Amino acid sequence: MVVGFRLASSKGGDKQSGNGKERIGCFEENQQGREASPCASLALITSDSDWSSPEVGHVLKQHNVADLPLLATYLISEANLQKSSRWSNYISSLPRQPYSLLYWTRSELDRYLKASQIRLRAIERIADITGTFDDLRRRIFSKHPHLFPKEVFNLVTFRWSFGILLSRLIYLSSMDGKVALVPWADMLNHSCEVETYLNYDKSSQAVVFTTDRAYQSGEQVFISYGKKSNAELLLSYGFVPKEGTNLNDSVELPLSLKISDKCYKQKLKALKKHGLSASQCYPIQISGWPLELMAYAYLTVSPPSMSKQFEEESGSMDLDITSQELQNRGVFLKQLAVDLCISEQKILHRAQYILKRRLRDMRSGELRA
Ligand SMILES: C[S@@+](CC[C@H](N)C(=O)[O-])C[C@H]1O[C@@H](n2cnc3c(N)ncnc32)[C@H](O)[C@@H]1O
Repeated sequence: MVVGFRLASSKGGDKQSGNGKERIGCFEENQQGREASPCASLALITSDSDWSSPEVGHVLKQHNVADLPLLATYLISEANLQKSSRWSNYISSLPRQPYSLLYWTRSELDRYLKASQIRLRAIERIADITGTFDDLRRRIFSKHPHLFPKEVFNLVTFRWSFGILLSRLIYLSSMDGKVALVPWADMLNHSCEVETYLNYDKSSQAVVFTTDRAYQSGEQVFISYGKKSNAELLLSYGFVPKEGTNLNDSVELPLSLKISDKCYKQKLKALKKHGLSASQCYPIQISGWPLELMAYAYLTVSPPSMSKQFEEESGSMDLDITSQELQNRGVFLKQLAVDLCISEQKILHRAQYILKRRLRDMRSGELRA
């Protein structure tokens, strides 16, 4: 079955539905490839979209603002226009507080995600957004206060718009990798068990996806947000899939060459020859890890007696809770952190178990690098 979201410019578009969820399958091809239901009027929001306040868009483009901050400003500008924006129905359906780690406070991140590497990524992402906003404010907003009033364009609205973009932007490979908000198509939830991706189909001028199985009427249709780890899903989308369902879950394992290693220089030379450095990160999954990780590990632990082979080897908690609302939030965030850390811990335990056995084999000379 093919489900599509037709663009406004395409033939046969009808009026936009007030309720995106009901209209998600805006056209459907049946087995004979014929359209079975009418199309919804839809368009994409990209960095090329027309601004309802053209002057605002013009100033940003004059300053060559990059796509993501441009889209973030676009969303704020359109949201501020309310009913006079062509996106008013869509924008009013967006969450007021997108689910993502952007909305966790520093102390929530520090307490709940102490055990996960994603804590640092979230802190970096929050700092990047603050930095991007400060840069725009300094270079552009402060110079045109009539176009960018502080009450509208501020850090709070930027955090909201970045939260929306990072949890809803769709990567359209067939449009040269353009990223777009696709109103109503972005109502689709993620499942780790499907390999179904939204993309732009040039022939039908629609954003479409093909389901990988038949769905019963009334059944929820899922798409994939990509092969992401649980930590990445929590970072951008604010949820952790049910335990054991995400085959793409992984934990980054940082490895590095010890400066105290007697063969440090030789080993580093061998690594550099293969485009590697003294510290590398490799993803480990419950099902195993990349061969490159083993090659790197063998090299770093190899004794000086193996120096001739170096070049070959390298090729291969509790928060203060005062209100019921905070208490619920605390319980919810803690549960997300527990779900994430359980899956990451499982991956690490399994990897540790296998590595210990391999190390034992290596020591007893049974394993050849
Ligand atoms: C692109 S939106 C999907 C539509 C969203 N459900 C809505 O109604 O606006 C992404 C957000 O949906 C939620 N979501 C998507 N897939 C999910 C899943 N499998 N489990 C829990 N939440 C999910 C998350 O809050 C995520 O940030």
